[in-house]
Amino acid sequence: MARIELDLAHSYQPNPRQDSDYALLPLKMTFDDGGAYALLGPSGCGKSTMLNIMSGLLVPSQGQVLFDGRDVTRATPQQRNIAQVFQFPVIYDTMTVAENLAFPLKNRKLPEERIRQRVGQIAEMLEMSGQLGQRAAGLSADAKQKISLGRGLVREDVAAVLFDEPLTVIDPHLKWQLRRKLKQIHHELKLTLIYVTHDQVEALTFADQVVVMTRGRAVQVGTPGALFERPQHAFVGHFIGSPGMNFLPCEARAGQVMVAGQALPVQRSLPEGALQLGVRPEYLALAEAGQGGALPCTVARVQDVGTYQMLTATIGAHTLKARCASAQRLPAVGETVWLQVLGEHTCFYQNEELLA
Ligand SMILES: Nc1ncnc2c1ncn2[C@@H]1O[C@H](COP(=O)(O)OP(=O)(O)OP(=O)(O)O)[C@@H](O)[C@H]1O
Repeated sequence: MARIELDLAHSYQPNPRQDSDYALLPLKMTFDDGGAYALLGPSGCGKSTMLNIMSGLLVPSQGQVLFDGRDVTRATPQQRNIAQVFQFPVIYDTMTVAENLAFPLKNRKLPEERIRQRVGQIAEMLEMSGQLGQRAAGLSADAKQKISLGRGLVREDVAAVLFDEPLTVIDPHLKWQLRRKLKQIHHELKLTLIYVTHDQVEALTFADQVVVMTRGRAVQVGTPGALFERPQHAFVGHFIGSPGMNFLPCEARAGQVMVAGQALPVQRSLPEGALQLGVRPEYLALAEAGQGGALPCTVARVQDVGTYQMLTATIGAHTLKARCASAQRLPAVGETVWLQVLGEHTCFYQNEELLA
């Protein structure tokens, strides 16, 4: 396994002039040996570009890739000793499940006994022990993709295993199981795993560290908890959470913030000027009328989601969402509700970046 360091940028265009010409803007990033990482972001943000640069399928237009301090920028995936799992199964239909799993080990000329043990271990982890003798051709798409995952995980000597949206073809119920399984496998095998996805649930359940990307930039690298509690960039607030963070434009001035025409006292020292206040629906509590740090809003909608209620309220042109307990009595649509926008979980942003 290896510690992977990136110090690079990539443009698919020969003469990039502006930020939008780059698939990856200049970035520095380290993936620690044995870590479980996810690259998370919407379509086109640069995830596959970053993964392909790590695997050696793509040479960055600027900068370097280091594996354990060694420059591998121009080395092939084989030279880097990388295993990669793609969206669709890459297996040999004519071989059995066991032969497919053994293939990467046979190539490395491992002793037969060690191959048998390792194939058995991986098959057991993926709950495929009963299918080892079956020919891959007759299996379902799910089972074939499980073999692909197994082939990615079977070697112990790889620098890293890279997954590019590997659960896309998997049935939703099995997807949930496999995500948990991969996390467990990571703990058992201690391989460096890097997992690309646009699905936050997938990223947050699998990874210890999530790299959130937008428009060619990695805007935050953090634990699932950190991304939820302290989004370093407004995009992370929007993108993580369901629904994402509420944002209100505000103006900071002499110990107060002006929000939707109301002056609210703040304890924190904030730079004067235009800011954004961010508060997650989970932390937007109902308040008493006139309570400090609360705003009078109008109830627009109340949805009972079973385990909780989602309250949607407006203030001026702004909409706020609050996640409330299912037993909580909420005002009716059209009534006024006071919402506590200021509190310990409230974040302030300037030019999209979290203020310290
Ligand atoms: N081979 C290529 N030639 C030119 N532009 C490309 C190429 N591959 C990707 N791009 C562009 O680079 C940007 C980043 O693409 P990339 O595939 O890395 O994003 P992504 O986050 O993986 O998206 P997706 O989930 O849709 O694959 C996009 O604007 C994309 O159109």
